Formats: sequence, structure tokens, C-alpha cells
Amino acid sequence: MKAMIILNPSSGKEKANDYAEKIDETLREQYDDIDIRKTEKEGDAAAFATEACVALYDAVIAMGGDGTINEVINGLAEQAHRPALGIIPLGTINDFARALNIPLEPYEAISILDEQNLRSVDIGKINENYFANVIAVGAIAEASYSVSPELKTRLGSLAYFMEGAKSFLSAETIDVSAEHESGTWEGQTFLLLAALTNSVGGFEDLAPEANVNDGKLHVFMIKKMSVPKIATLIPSLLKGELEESEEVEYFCTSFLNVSSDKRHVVNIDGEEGEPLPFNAKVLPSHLEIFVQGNNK
Ligand SMILES: Nc1ncnc2c1ncn2[C@@H]1O[C@H](COP(=O)(O)OP(=O)(O)OP(=O)(O)O)[C@@H](O)[C@H]1O
Repeated sequence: MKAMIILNPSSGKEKANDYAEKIDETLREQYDDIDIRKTEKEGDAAAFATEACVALYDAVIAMGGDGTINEVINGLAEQAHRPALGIIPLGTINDFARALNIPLEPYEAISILDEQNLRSVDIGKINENYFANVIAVGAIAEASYSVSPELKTRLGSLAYFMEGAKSFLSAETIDVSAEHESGTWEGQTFLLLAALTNSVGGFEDLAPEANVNDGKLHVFMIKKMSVPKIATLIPSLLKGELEESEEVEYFCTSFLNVSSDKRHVVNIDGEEGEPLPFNAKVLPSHLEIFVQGNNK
């Protein structure tokens, strides 16, 4: 049995190397060969993951922030042989870990890397890229790019929240046409979210019905509304009742094709992606991921 650890040494408040030692020790019990690959720049994590597929590794363990994990998923997704995926969250928000019920504490996440904790998980494809959590379009989705690394390190998710709040106040809407499995939605939206799982941007109950392998995207269109109305949405957002709000159009679909007359960049798993239009679809149960035993 062979495992590859893909590690971003710059994430996890520079403690990544200590975690790597611990993981090596844990995996020795199950795997004969363990390879540790350290990333140096963008693209390395995806290339290592593809190499692990081609060389028929049994497991790939991604250690880093959401950016690293997203790259690893992209590196695995196209390959015929896809090793089991372990995620050790070392970033600021760690959406993937939250969404999949993987412990946020790195040593605990290491402790669940056991074959009996493997679970099939859907992933999404948007144009030629893959995502595991959420795609978003709208001013608030673009806000995260303007958060400086210093502020992010100091304040964590609060930094995103502050930028998000600023963009909420500007309340700019987008004209979209969204084709889905039961029709086409056309209108003005303040924010479009299409989630594979129930956790988006640190809100763990955004789409309570979403299950990691239900084969569906859970789509929320937040309609054009006044600034005071926006404030009334916040309690529903926190309670996981967003889909019941009048100001929100909610539907489930296995695919989603979105276009707009203006240039808007799509946020893919928290990272800046390509501009609209996009064609997105779910690849059901495409990856086997180590998750906590009691995950639903
Ligand atoms: N050795 C390295 N030193 C600096 N940057 C690196 C290194 N290896 C990879 N990177 C870059 O760091 C980017 C961000 O990494 P990642 O998302 O894993 O961590 P993070 O920024 O700590 O997480 P978060 O965004 O949640 O705060 C990667 O997309 C990659 O381009």
C-alpha cells in the first residue's frame, strides 16, 4: 500500500512540518510506502495529485488550506484511478473540512485516516475545473479577493465577513439566466450560490438538506432587495432557514448553466475563477474521502 502526502509548508501557521511528522508516524501502520511532497508554488499540489493517480497510489493526503485542497481535487478528478483522499485542514476557513465533517484540529484529522472512515463524495465540474463545495457569483462572492493576507492571518474568517458586509451595503445586483433540471430562472440576483454540501463560507447550516452524495447542487438565488431587507435575512442564514425566505429562490439540480449580460467573475470554492458564463454539473460519488465515522 502506497500513500502520498501533499503538504503546503506555508499554511497552518508554519506548523505544517510538525503535523507532517505525526502523519507519517500514523500512516506507517497502514502503508508500506509513504512519500511526502512539499509544494513550493501554485500548481504543485495538482501536479503531485495527478502523479499519485498515474503511479496507482492507494491514498493521497492533502495538508493545507482550501487552496491546496482544491488543487489536489483538480489533480485527481480527471484520472481513471483515483486514490482515497485524506484532508488535513491547515487554512483559515477550511470549508472542505467543515462541509465533510472532518475534524478542524489537525491532529484529530490525522487520527481518522483509517479505511473504515472512507465515504463516497460528489464533486462538481464547472467548465473545465472541479470544485468540492460551492460556486458563487455576486459582489459578496468577489469580496474575499480583496482581503489582504495580513488581515486574513490576524482575523481569520472575520476578515472575510467584514469585506462581505461592505459589499452587502453596495447592494449591486446581477442579471442572470440560470438553466437547471426543471426549467430556467431569469432575474436579478444579489448573490447566486450553488452548494454541493451544507457548509458555505463558515456557515455550517446553509443548506441543511444537502448531503455530500445526493448528486445535487443546492442553488440559492438571493433576489434584489433593499438594504434593510438584507439585514432581515441574516437570522435565517444563521438558522439554516435561508431556503424558506421569500427573498430567496431555492432549488436542487444536477446541472446549472448560468449566463449574464455583464462580466462577472465566478468564485469557485472560495478562489477567484473565470468570468461567466458557466456550465456546471455534479459528478456523483466521484471521490472516496476519509471522514469522521458518524458523518451522515
Ligand atoms: N511553499 C509555499 N510557500 C508559499 N506559498 C505556497 C507554497 N506552496 C503553495 N503555495 C501557495 O499557497 C496558496 C494558498 O495555500 P492554501 O490555501 O493551502 O493555504 P492558506 O492560504 O494558508 O489557506 P487559507 O486560504 O484558508 O488561509 C496555494 O494556492 C499556492 O499557490
